[in-house]
Amino acid sequence: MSMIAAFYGGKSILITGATGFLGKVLMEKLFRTSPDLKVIYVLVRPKQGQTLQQRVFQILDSKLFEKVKEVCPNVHEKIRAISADLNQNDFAISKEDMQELLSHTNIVFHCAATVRFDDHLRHAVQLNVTATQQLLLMASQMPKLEAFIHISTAFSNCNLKHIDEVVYPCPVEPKKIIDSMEWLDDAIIDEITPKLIGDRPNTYTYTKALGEVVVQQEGGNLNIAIIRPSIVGATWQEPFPGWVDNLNGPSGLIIAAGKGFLRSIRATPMAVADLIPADTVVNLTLAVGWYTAVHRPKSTLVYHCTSGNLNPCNWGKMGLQVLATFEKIPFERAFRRPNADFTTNNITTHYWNAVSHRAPAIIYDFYLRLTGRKPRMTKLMNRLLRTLSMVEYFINRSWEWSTYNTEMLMSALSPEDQRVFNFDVRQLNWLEYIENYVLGVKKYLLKEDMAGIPEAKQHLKRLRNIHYLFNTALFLIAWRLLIARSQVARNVWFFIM
Ligand SMILES: CCCCCCCCCCCCCCCCCCCCCC(=O)SCCNC(=O)CCNC(=O)[C@H](O)C(C)(C)COP(=O)(O)OP(=O)(O)OC[C@H]1O[C@@H](n2cnc3c(N)ncnc32)[C@H](O)[C@@H]1OP(=O)(O)O
Ligand SMILES: NC(=O)C1=CN([C@@H]2O[C@H](COP(=O)(O)OP(=O)(O)OC[C@H]3O[C@@H](n4cnc5c(N)ncnc54)[C@H](OP(=O)(O)O)[C@@H]3O)[C@@H](O)[C@H]2O)C=CC1
Repeated sequence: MSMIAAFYGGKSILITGATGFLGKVLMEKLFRTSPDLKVIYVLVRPKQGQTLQQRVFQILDSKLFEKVKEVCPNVHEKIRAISADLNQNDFAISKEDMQELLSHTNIVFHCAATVRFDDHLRHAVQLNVTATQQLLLMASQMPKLEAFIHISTAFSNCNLKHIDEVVYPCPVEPKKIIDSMEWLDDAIIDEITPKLIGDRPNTYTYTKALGEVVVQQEGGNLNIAIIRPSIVGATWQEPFPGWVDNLNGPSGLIIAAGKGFLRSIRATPMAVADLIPADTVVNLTLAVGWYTAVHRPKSTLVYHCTSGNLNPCNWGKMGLQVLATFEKIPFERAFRRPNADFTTNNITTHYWNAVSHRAPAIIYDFYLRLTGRKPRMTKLMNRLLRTLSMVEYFINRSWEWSTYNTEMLMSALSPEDQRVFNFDVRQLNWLEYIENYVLGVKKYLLKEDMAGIPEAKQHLKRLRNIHYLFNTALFLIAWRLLIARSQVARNVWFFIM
């Protein structure tokens, strides 16, 4: 019997960010392994055109939850959606709901965040720092609380090369930042943002670091732990391989490469691609929840959920495997044949951006205009180039994350728990994982049918022929121009003929 699964039985669990990528996988695993849990409270912000219940039931009725329905048929009754906006005071939670949360919650998993790299500092602080502070305040009023688990990111201290499982101080205290956001106007915030974030690449990593400091400073007597996942990718094994439902991290770029838009990335092939599957993160999170509640460590422990130091894979290997998978399982209606490559210097990056990204987009938009349609490719390409510029920082460097706490926890688990809540990335076969990832992107993100593969292959053949035809025409035109100007070229031509 799994001790961790038994621990969550009968518990009332509060999850923020449950409608997000990681939150869904967390809920799924909780329901599947501890179907006797009492209730999961999810803080959900209302969305136009959908009631809270519709939002949550849509998640429960998705493919991800198919296995849950078998072991927990009354799953709809065990979830309680609470209307909440983490950007508002007291999260805009009604008095009755707040009372219920405060008096019943046993465990808190705080997953909600803005993960946009370029978010305005005011908004990023509000969600990643102030909301964390407010949630801690709420947690301190929960008499039955056993553990508070905060999800951060392994990149919160990406300005360092070697990162230990400790909370690093920030030059400006989070409280001062929170206060200043209340009275500074947007223009001044824009001006001071680069100075505040310093040698971090964006507001996301900076505010996640501030969030950790807040957790450490304001956790009081709570049992708290911080989990730092690296780049969260599709699921490895559970509930099935390859599940993914948003474009963050590598997923959007895999689509762009598979559809033939992305031809070149400025990346260091030997740099470590520190990907971590979503189900691995969730298994560690649940194990940490159990450990923190039962063993009550004296201080706030930080757990790195990374792959680089235990089972490293680099961007070069990952890229090749992504391309190899496109050969077997191509995406439908590709714009060009998938043929992306890594470049390492600025000049070649600019060259390929002009030749392989911008020029085909301009030509295609010209064709769309000629045929009376609305041009869209240049806009899409600009968005892709912007995304590439945002991720470049992360794919041209390697970091070392120590994993003492994570390894300590692994050895503290029973063999059964090590199996059911497996977070040992040493067992991960990267080639298999990446193939399943690409397949998952095709099935769950693009919603493409496997039956369409032969047609997709045909389409790629047609694109290859068009490519050959285009190159031949280009060669002949260039040659013709050359013949007109050069006697040597003319002689060679007559000799061949
Ligand atoms: C050999 C060659 C091989 C080739 C194979 C190559 C494959 C493998 C290559 C591997 C490299 C991996 C690198 C990963 C590094 C990650 C590092 C993470 C480190 C930290 C990890 C964390 O701790 S934390 C999570 C990470 N956090 C994000 O990862 C958010 C990022 N992101 C944004 O910060 C915003 O996204 C940003 C970008 C500002 C744009 O912002 P933006 O305003 O321009 O665009 P939006 O995102 O708002 O999207 C507007 C509309 O475009 C749609 N769309 C967006 N992308 C689309 C797409 N690719 N294809 C179709 N559609 C797309 C979208 O669905 C919207 O559609 P609609 O308007 O209809 O809703
Ligand atoms: N994905 C990754 O690669 C990594 C993620 N992480 C961390 O993991 C956690 C989860 O990330 P992930 O699941 O990928 O992120 P998602 O963007 O998929 O999910 C974010 C969640 O936060 C919720 N949220 C955002 N704003 C508000 C708000 N104002 N009020 C209430 N809820 C809000 C979203 O709700 P809604 O559905 O309404 O938008 C959503 O449920 C984050 O803390 C992130 O920093 C760490 C490392 C890597």
